[in-house]
Amino acid sequence: MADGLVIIPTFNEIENIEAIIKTVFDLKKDFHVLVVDDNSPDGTAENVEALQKQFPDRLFLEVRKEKSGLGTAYIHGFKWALARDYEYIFEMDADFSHRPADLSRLHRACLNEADVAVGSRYKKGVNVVNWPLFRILLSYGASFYVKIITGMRVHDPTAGFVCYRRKVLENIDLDAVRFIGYAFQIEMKFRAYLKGYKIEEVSIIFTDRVNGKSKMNSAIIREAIFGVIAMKFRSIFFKKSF
Ligand SMILES: Nc1nc2c(ncn2[C@@H]2O[C@H](COP(=O)(O)OP(=O)(O)O[C@H]3O[C@H](CO)[C@@H](O)[C@H](O)[C@@H]3O)[C@@H](O)[C@H]2O)c(=O)[nH]1
Repeated sequence: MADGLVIIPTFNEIENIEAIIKTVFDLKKDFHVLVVDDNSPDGTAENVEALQKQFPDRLFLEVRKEKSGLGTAYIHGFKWALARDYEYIFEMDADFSHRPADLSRLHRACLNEADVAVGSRYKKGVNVVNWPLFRILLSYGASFYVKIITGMRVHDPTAGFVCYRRKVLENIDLDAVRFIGYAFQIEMKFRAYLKGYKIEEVSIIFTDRVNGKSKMNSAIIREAIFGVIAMKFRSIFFKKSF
C-alpha cells in the first residue's frame, strides 16, 4: 500500500506537470499521484498519459470536460481516493509554489497527532517568496478576515498544501461543499474544524511559480469575501449540512 495519494489539480500546466510528478516520485516516500485535469488546451493531460507508461502503478489521471474550478477538481479527487484505500490524501499545486519535499513533513504531522496538516505560509511571519505585494496583502488579509468571521485559529486558511487523514474526508459531506475557487480551501478547513478535527500547521516557504500563469481572477476573490460570511451563517442556521 502507498504512503499516500497526492492530488494535483491542473489547468494549463504543461510547463510544470512532468517535473512536479517526477519530483514527487523521487522522494523517499512511496506516494501515488492523481492529476485532475480540466481538459487543458495546452496538452497537460496528454503529457500525463505519456508519463503513465513510465509509472503505470503510481500515476493516475482524471480528465474532466471543462474548466470547473479548483474546488470541484479536489472533490473529484477526494472521491476517487476514498473509493480506494489511501489513508493520507494530499493537496498540492502543480507549479512548485509548494515544495514537494515538504510533503513528508505534512505526512509526519498526520502520522503523529494531526487529522489535517496545513502547509502554512503565515505560521511564523510571512514566508512567501516572489509573490506580488498585491497577492501577499490579499492572502494575508483574507487570513485575518477568515479568523474573525469563523473563529477558526488557523494562520493560513486559504493554503492549498494540505494532508488529510482519510477519516476527515469520509466524515465531511463532500457533496455539500459549495465553494469552487480558492475559498474551497477555507471551507474544507472550516468543516474539519466544526467536526472537531485537529488541524496542525506546518510552516512552509511558498515560492511563486516560475512557469505558467496563476488562475486567480475577480470571481475567486468575490466568492471568498461574500462566501465566507454566508458560510458562517449557514453553519449556524443549517447545522445539519455541516
Ligand atoms: N483542474 C483544475 N485545476 C485548477 C483550476 N484552477 C486552478 N487549478 C490548479 O490549481 C493549482 C493552483 O492554482 P494557481 O492558479 O496556481 O493558484 P495561485 O494563484 O498560485 O494560488 C495559490 O494561493 C491560493 C490562495 O492562497 C491557494 O488557495 C491556492 O491553492 C494556491 O496555493 C494549479 O495546479 C492550477 O493548475 C481549475 O479550474 N481546474
